[in-house]
Amino acid sequence: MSESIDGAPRRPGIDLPNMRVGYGGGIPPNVGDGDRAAGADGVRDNLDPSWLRGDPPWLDLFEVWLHEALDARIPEPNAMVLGTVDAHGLPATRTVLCKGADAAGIVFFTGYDSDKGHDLAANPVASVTFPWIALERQVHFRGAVVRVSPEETQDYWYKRPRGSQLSALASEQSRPIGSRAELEAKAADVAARCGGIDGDTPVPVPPQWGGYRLEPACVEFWQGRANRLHNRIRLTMVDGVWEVLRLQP
Ligand SMILES: Cc1cc2nc3c(=O)[nH]c(=O)nc-3n(C[C@H](O)[C@H](O)[C@H](O)COP(=O)(O)O)c2cc1C
Ligand SMILES: Cc1ncc(COP(=O)(O)O)c(C=O)c1O
Repeated sequence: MSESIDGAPRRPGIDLPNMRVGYGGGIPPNVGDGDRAAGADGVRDNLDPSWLRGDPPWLDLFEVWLHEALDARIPEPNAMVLGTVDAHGLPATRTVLCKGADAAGIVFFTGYDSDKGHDLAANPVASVTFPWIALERQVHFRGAVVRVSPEETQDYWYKRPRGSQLSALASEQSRPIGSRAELEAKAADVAARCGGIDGDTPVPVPPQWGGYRLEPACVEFWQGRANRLHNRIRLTMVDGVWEVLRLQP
């Protein structure tokens, strides 16, 4: 057997065409809100528009599913895949952490001068997907994206660990650098100028770092069911009113 680049034995190819898991067995028994999940027809895991309540009608169910992702100890339950479109119409995706979710929208923090920052300057719209596959669920949001206020950025910045603050200050996100050693030297230099990695001088908010809020115009809850006959409930803002539709899988 030949060896791969790191010396580990090469393993046989993965049979991607036949790689699949079936859904509809229900979410793990340690997870869930029995009352909510009972639904109109008494089926515990049959997502239904009656699960939507409150204002906006997507918020309560989103929070319930986020809590359940947390309870299920899935890794990074607030991770979401962010899709943006560049000035030439080319889409890009990457993962970011959701740091706020309320009636106003979905908040994340990043470099304003990064690739995604440039995309959002050219096309201030985005999608985010929470891929809670272990729970047989995903939630999508789409809408306009705005920068949060400098005060909101500052509030969040001072909740971050100092090491993460220093790295963000040192990193010109998405720009090339020659080597890992150069990156570490840059980070060490920034740390020294800010009173050291273990210092107690506050690290200033980098001018090119801050939050964005996606203002949902379309929200979709997806729940996996047997034989790919999944449940999809989509909410779309139409003339100031949330329209709710069930979509075919
Ligand atoms: C789980 C996870 C969470 C991440 N969270 C963030 C985040 O909240 N903000 C951020 O700027 N980058 C985050 N990243 C890094 C981004 O995925 C991405 O590499 C970086 O933001 C540069 O993206 P861009 O070049 O498309 O702008 C995260 C990566 C992973 C895997
Ligand atoms: C570069 C970068 N920025 C920001 C974040 C968001 O997380 P936090 O603000 O909790 O560090 C992450 C998380 O992985 C990240 O990799």
